[in-house]
Amino acid sequence: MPSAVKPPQTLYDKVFEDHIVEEQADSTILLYIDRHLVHEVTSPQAFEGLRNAGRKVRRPDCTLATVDHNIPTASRKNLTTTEKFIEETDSRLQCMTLEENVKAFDLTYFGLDDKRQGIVHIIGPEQGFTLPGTTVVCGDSHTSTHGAFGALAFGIGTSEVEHVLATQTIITKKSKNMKVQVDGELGPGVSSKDIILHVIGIIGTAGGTGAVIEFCGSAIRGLSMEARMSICNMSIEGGARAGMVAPDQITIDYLKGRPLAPKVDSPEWKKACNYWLGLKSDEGANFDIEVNIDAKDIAPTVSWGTSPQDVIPITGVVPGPDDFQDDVKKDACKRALKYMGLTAGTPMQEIPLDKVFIGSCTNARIEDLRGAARIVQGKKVASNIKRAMIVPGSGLVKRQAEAEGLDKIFTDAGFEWREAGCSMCLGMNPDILSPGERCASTSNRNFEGRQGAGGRTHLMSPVMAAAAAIVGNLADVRKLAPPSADPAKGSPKIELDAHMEEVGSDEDIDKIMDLPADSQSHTASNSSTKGASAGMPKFETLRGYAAPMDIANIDTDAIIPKQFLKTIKRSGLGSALFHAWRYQAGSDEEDPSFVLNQEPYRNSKILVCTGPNFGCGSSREHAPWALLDFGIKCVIAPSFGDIFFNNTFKNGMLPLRITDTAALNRIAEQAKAGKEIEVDLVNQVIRDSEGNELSKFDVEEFRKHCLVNGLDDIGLTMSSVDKIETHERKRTAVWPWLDGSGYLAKHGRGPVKIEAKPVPKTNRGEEIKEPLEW
Ligand SMILES: CC(C)[C@H](C(=O)O)[C@@H](O)C(=O)O
Ligand code: SF4
Repeated sequence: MPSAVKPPQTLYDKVFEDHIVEEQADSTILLYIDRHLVHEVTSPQAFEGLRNAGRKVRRPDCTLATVDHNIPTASRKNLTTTEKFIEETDSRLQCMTLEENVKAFDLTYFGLDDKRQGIVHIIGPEQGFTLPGTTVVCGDSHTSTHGAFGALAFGIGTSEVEHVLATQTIITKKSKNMKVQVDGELGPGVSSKDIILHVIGIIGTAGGTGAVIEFCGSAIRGLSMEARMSICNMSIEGGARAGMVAPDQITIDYLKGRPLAPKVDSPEWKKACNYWLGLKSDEGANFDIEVNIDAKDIAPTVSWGTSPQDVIPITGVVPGPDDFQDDVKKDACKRALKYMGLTAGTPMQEIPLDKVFIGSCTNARIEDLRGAARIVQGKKVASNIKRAMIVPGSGLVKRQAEAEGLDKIFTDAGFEWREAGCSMCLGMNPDILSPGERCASTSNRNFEGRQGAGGRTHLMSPVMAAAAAIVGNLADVRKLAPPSADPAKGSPKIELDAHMEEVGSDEDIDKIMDLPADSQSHTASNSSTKGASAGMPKFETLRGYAAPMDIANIDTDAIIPKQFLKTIKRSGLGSALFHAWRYQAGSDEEDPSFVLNQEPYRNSKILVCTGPNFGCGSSREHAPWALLDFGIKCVIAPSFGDIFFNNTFKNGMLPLRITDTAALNRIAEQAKAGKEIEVDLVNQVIRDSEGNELSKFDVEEFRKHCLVNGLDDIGLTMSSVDKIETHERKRTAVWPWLDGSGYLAKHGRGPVKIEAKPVPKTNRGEEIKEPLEW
């Protein structure tokens, strides 16, 4: 019996719907997570939480861990143990803590001695761990990378890492649908990195806030998977929760033969391909925001300032404050020029460089290295360049490049050929810029101090960075080399039927939902009781001094710089809060001009920021931990980075979006006058010290309920464990390739399978063709 006709859906709508475990009346969703990537920086506190609560990892078979941020990229020829190899104490402790945790919780781990080790966002796709139509999370903002496969992939904070480890779910809300359509042919020397830098230049770093971006159009369809990953990787820099590209033949060809993808000849493969190809947005699906870009308008692009939106074609000149309309942007420009040591009007190609970094989860894949090698072949790095580094994204990328002789091309030209890791993308390891040094970088963030305190970053594509290394200045790659074909284009096609037929009745779904609870379960049983909650301090009313700040786009690197992320604890970070702004450069002496060093703001409980996009950038939960440790429990701003916004709630804090400029200014005036204000969450109102209303505010019902009652999410989710089990049984029936048999086989435990009746219908009521023999 055919069911009611559904309105057209987007790719995001479909993937989201297929992962709903439970929906509350206020639209809060418990979403199932298929794939969880773990690294050393954002996991120690999560494992500690599990241990303290006596919980286990629910799906070790769907969890994959590696070390990437902290590790040195020096030669591993003499590697014996992590303990002996990593010299820096805190980095060593963090990596060793992960090694202990993966052993204790029995997780698959690619350590330093494993050729598959690399940056999380490179190894997931490389292994076929990342699959189309899945939900993928990691305690890392660039998890958006995996959206290139048509996965819903997003960064989470450490509390959410713990939540996923314990429950394999996340509590979330549906985001808006945004479409960025790029049509036409890319010009010579223009690559996917230029596309995404150009897009962020147009939409701004808050342009995608609250939305999931689908990248589409002929220019995107023509890109290889690796190029699509570079684009989705930086959707977080455009403020989006995630970026996605609909799976197509290029996706399928990329996945063939990957160790953890379904085997190409298996019955699961064709079934999976049909499901994947059916995920593309339906004709007429509704997008809340649409941006259209003509590929011919995109030039080789570089950043000039300290935000990824500060971009310009390489043929341009450094902009000045007069080029911007509003005061916030004029101020941001002045501040950026000062930090970057640049003068408005200087031609970009006349800016000399000190260092060149080709690496990071944006651009350290084999095609990136091939592209850069084409430019440097037979040439030499300019004499003014103190250091030029190539850091492959994984051990496998490194081997592949060596097999193709790329390492030789780079070293002959004067580049260093390093081991895989995050390296100088954020400088948590020894690869950093010295104060004042200027770097051409293929990474994704040019925030103040990102690659080292006082360091100056210019973002660009691998071929542009290669050109810059040869010229010694920011350079236009088109002057150095003729355009050449995309190295990944032209893969053979296979015939697949993308058609999804709707057959069967609603009872079929009911049958699945009614499967006996004693169906053989593969999950690690959790020892804690249902509904057990560690609890959080309650938040009802908060009264205190509010520190005023009027800077736009305060990123989490500024809230807490990388050197303080090497902790395995949540506490004691208050002294590191806003470190680069709070202390004089290179010393422990306070800068008296910084607001938190002034009375009465040393005792602030609230922060009022009149600039937009507070907490953008990295997923580090260390940012709310540092604020909390300082004493700040509430941040008021016109808009927030999504992950930071989430992370604050998980720590019993209240971020308040006040979009009414007049109201925000009223609050800021009280803050500037050094008067206390009162935030009354129960009645959703902000008052001055006399009790007069300054503004009302909105807050999601579920979040308010948790804060006012001091409830922690994991405890709440544990009480829905039966619904999670039901979803897992259905998942095995409908998407059998998602149970991570590959990993357990590695552990010598054989494949993971849940007994479930063969009723292969998605949450959307759709049957996937090519049913299996069960
Ligand atoms: C350390 C980690 C939390 C962080 C992120 O979330 O992005 C890092 O990868 C970064 O790029 O800043
Ligand atoms: S952005 Fe840089 S630091 Fe963050 S995961 Fe990617 S490579 Fe690592």
